[in-house]
Amino acid sequence: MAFGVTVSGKLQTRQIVLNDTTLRDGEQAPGVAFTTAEKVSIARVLASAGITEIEAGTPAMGYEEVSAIRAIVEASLEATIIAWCRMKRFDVDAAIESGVSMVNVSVPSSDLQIAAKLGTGRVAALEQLKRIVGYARDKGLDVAVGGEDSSRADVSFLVELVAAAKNAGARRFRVADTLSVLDPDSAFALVAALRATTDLEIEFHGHDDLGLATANTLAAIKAGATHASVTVIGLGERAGNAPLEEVAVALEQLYGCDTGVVLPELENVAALVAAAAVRTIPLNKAIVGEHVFTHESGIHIDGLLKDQRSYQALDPQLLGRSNRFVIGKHSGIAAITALLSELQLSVSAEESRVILARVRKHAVEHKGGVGRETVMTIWREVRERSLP
Ligand SMILES: CC(=O)SCCNC(=O)CCNC(=O)[C@H](O)C(C)(C)COP(=O)(O)OP(=O)(O)OC[C@H]1O[C@@H](n2cnc3c(N)ncnc32)[C@H](O)[C@@H]1OP(=O)(O)O
Ligand SMILES: O=C(O)CCC(=O)C(=O)O
Repeated sequence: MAFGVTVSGKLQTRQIVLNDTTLRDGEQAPGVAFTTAEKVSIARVLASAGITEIEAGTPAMGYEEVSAIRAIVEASLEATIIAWCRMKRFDVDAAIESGVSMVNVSVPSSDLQIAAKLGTGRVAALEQLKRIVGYARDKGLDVAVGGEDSSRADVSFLVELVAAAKNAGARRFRVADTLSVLDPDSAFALVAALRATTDLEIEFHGHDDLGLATANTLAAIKAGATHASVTVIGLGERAGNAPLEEVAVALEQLYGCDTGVVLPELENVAALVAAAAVRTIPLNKAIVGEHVFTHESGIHIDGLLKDQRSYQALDPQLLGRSNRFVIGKHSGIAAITALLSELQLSVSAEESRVILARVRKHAVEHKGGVGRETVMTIWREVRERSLP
């Protein structure tokens, strides 16, 4: 497909920057509240994992948050630390107090949000944005403009916002799909439309209410976004954000695109964030779930034993992980035979069929995999019974 080839080719040569907002949007997930020590530890592991931009919090929240962001800045990590601000001098002043070098100044961009939240209209929002971006630039800060609710905004107004952001000295415009109203086609179209009008950096910020955050983020990148907002395990408002681990691995796996992320670190990063957020990582969570390289089905294990490529597209070694086989209700003879051979236990064809039947019964009765010890016990009992 010519289109796919062209796009993939372009992506391979493009540097995509992931802006990790676990410490800002991630922490906005209901009930999540990091301590300063947790925030600093998370920032450290993110930087060690090759993340070069960290949106660390909202300084307007007050002294504790400013101190936490300052502690991250003082850790002198190899990453740009960014603070989230409203279009208010108060927020920018608090960001300066936190010591960051870059702020994301957020502007509600849909008519609905401008009217409901600010009680004004487009002209007033534009003027307020210019004033605050100018103020932040005068204070020596790098500025990204966050277009909140961009996906429900009038595109011609977004174009005006982008131009105003640039004229006021911003380096980036963030296209936020705040309420998950985009699909990959519309995400592509929106970013492509803005890309055609500006040379500013464009960041895509996707939410996952429809489970499309990663797909939308990839589409936005294909359309020319240079940056993507991500959070570890997709932590964030409501259903969360595009997960760091999914976006980083998909960019490398599908497009050969280097984000600088150290992929084998992702599991540790996910574990640290999950613990601090008091969230459980689902076993089947893409990339970092405990079971994503674990196989039980007989046909799959038979295929993997014959040629790994038959049931493996994503190499677990890329993530510092390995395949694991479990014995269970869906096992076949090949899996049983391979395990017994590994345990140096001989078995006849008839015995292996009897063992498999016992394994299945055990799995159903106990609702789970069948451990090695149990398989050995079953083997012993079957053997004893088949002795003359
Ligand atoms: C889609 C997103 O993720 S947006 C980011 C959401 N993040 C957060 O809310 C972070 C946590 N928030 C907080 O701690 C508090 O809401 C604070 C400190 C930011 C503000 O607290 P308060 O002063 O008590 O205001 P409150 O939360 O009640 O209302 C928000 C105010 O911000 C204003 N506001 C919202 N967005 C913007 C914006 N982009 N620019 C300017 N003002 C804004 C609202 O109009 C409202 O102003 P009002 O009080 O004059 O009506
Ligand atoms: O305005 C922004 O920077 C984006 C804020 C956000 O988190 C969102 O819109 O989902």
